[in-house]
Amino acid sequence: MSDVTPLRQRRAKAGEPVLSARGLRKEFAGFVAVKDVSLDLHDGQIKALIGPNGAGKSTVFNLLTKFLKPTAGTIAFMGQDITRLDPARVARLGLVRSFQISAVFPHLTVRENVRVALQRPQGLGHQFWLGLGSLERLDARADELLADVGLTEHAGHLAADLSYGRKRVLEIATTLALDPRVLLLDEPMAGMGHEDVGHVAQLIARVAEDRALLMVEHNLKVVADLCDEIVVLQRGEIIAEGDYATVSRNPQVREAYMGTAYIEDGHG
Ligand SMILES: Nc1ncnc2c1ncn2[C@@H]1O[C@H](COP(=O)(O)OP(=O)(O)OP(=O)(O)O)[C@@H](O)[C@H]1O
Repeated sequence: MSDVTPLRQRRAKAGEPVLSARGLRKEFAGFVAVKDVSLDLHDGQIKALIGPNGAGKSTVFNLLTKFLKPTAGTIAFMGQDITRLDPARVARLGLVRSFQISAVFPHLTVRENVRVALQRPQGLGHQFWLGLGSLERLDARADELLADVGLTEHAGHLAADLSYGRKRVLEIATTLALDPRVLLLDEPMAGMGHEDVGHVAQLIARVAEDRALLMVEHNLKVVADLCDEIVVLQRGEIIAEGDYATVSRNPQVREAYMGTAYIEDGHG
């Protein structure tokens, strides 16, 4: 499907990376979970981190989002060394993660959830809206975001009443409220039905038009359709990187996936 109806035009890399990791290493009580991982993410790029269970994807993700401190290595965001900054600080700078477990408030309406996100201290919109001091403006921005993600008709519904897929979409809307320059998504398609996967994939493609996006994702079809570049981890190390067709032909990648998942040649 990726060759017939591409979800998006692949973006060429240009200029300095917005996010750049060098020589990341993470040890847990002597166990090396991540070893010498370096990666760059450019504006407009969608990059996936894949690999079999236990490969170190979550650990790398948590290092990049500052939820874990690296044992060694550096991370730079827009040229600034952020290795020692905490997650709230990097979120304020524009490096924002979404969570694997949906982080919406079930007893608030869909619009209220987005409004809460717009009022979060790390929200870049915060000072802007406070300055205007207008509730209507806040509602207008919330409605704009809901329209962007296709949730307008659900604005007044309780988040608890949304389908699982729509909850994930709402979660992405609350993340977008922070106006991220780089968005990191942890398994955005986890637990979703086929229809929702298509909808969320389109949303991600749209969201990535004016920002960089990195995702950990197990759904290889989504990865093939959406991502410009794929980084394959095994036992904490990068074993391959490139576009889907390139990595899926790599013998080491095929072997790593043997018996744990499948990987197709990108044309299937
Ligand atoms: N806090 C921790 N303490 C000890 N070991 C850990 C810790 N977190 C992760 N590990 C180990 O590090 C390795 C990499 O784990 P990680 O969760 O990053 O892999 P993953 O690729 O995300 O796996 P999955 O696809 O199953 O989520 C595993 O062997 C795991 O047991």
